[in-house]
Amino acid sequence: MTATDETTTLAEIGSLIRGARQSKGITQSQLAERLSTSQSAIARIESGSQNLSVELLSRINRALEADLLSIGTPRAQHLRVTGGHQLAGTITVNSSKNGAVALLCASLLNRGRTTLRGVARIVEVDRIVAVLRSIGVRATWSADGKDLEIVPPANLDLDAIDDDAARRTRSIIMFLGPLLGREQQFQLPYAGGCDLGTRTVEPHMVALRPFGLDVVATGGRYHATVKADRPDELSVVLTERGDTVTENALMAAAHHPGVTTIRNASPNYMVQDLCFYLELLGVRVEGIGTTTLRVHGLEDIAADVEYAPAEDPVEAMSLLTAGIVTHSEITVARVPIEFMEIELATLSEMGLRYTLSPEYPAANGRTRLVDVTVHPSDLKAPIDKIHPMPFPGLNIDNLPFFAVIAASAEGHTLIHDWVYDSRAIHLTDLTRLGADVRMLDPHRLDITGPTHWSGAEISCPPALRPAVVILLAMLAAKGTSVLRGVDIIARGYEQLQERLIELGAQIETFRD
Ligand SMILES: CC(=O)N[C@H]1[C@@H](OP(=O)(O)OP(=O)(O)OC[C@H]2O[C@@H](n3ccc(=O)[nH]c3=O)[C@H](O)[C@@H]2O)O[C@H](CO)[C@@H](O)[C@@H]1O
Ligand SMILES: C=C(OP(=O)(O)O)C(=O)O
Repeated sequence: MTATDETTTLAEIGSLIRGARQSKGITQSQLAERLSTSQSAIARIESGSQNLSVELLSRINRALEADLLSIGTPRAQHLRVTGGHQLAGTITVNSSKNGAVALLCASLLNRGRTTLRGVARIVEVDRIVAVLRSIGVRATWSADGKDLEIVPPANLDLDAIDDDAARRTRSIIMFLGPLLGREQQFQLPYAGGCDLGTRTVEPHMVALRPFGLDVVATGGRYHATVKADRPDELSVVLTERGDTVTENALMAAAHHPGVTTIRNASPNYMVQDLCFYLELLGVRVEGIGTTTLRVHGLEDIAADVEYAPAEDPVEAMSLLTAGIVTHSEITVARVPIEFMEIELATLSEMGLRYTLSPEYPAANGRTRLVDVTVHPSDLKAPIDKIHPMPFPGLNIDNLPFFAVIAASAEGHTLIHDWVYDSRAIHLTDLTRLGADVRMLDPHRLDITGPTHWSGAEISCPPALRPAVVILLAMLAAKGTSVLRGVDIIARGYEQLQERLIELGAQIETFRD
């Protein structure tokens, strides 16, 4: 290693330590105290001007309860599940991954301070936070680790972008909308994400063209240029009613000093979260919750605001499924009911018995919540196929949960995932646990139940929702199952295993 390489590495380690310390909400002096050293030594470590021994690094890891650096190959996490038991009690839905990532990207629009309250501590959020920090944004977690304060700098350092974190998430595509109001030329790494088959970014390019954006995708990067002159009144017609594409158009419109009409917009939950936040910034949005949005943008946005992202309907569906397939009575608290109505109506047709509490508002004051109690029920297959639709329709991310529910129900269910080319295939892993799942083609599954679930050892599918579906089936399966390589679950769920254990699930975590 050359002296320059070594300095760069120390600086990188220093900035990792600073990030972990700030995310714990502790000062340099407090960390110094935990390590029995001085505040100035911590300042030197964080600025990369002090050599570090492996011993000191592992003490810092322990002091920050972090896993900053591991030596050797990272050790995958596995779960041992002893299933076939009923669950009991109440479990609360967290705020959503998809709302959080949209809001994190939107915070780039605001020169003021954005405080997001009750952000889910999930890997997808960490990745976007890492990208934001790498370009100079100050992102600080509160001492209890729940709230995130974000302050962008006057000038972003886009050349320093954390490529690795950016490439691991698809949400990086949502930097286009806010950045085109700030920069005339910029580059972003290609978007990544779960293994669900090809997902086009073309609708984003079409949606952002009226704002003067031109993108050439080459060499693993989007090269963006923005034309300055554009009419005050803009009209955007989305070619797909996608969630992130609507968010991109909304963020571009928020910074366009005129009125933008967005047609064929998604009215889905994460889009609504974004609209509520934009309103706090002073951007007027007409038509929230509909497919036509009229956005009254602002040339300059500088407001200190606080917003609490709404509860996650997909987590709600995941938790309800845990109760359904284990024949348990559990209460899932804080379910955003507007985004679960079709799912519950479909489940009701299948024979699920459930009760709802009166509605109450979420912390954002806008989203309607209820507590849902599911009662042990003998399910039957629905008469019609189950298929998703853009909202208002059965949520595309909730569809995989119907595979394990259908396998628990009496009769044949046809599940049609027309959206993703290779999400359904991951659900065929349910056969390893005893389910009768036939793949008719890449988009259609014929599932025959009820299943006499039995334990098995399975490698975790490389896709978030199917991974959780397999875990939930293991809770239903008598005997011991092993789910290998479950790190992907943390991309979208905070402490899922631990929270299921609180309901009485028997799950042990281990590493090789
Ligand atoms: C960060 C985030 O918010 N991610 C969500 C968002 O991703 P996102 O908005 O990125 O979803 P995509 O744009 O990739 O759409 C998903 C797939 O649906 C297809 N498509 C979508 C809409 C449409 O009207 N017609 C159509 O064919 C797309 O071509 C693509 O193959 O929406 C997806 C669909 O709800 C969800 O699974 C993701 O969890
Ligand atoms: C497909 C999903 O999300 P993303 O858009 O982050 O890949 C998901 O949440 O299931």
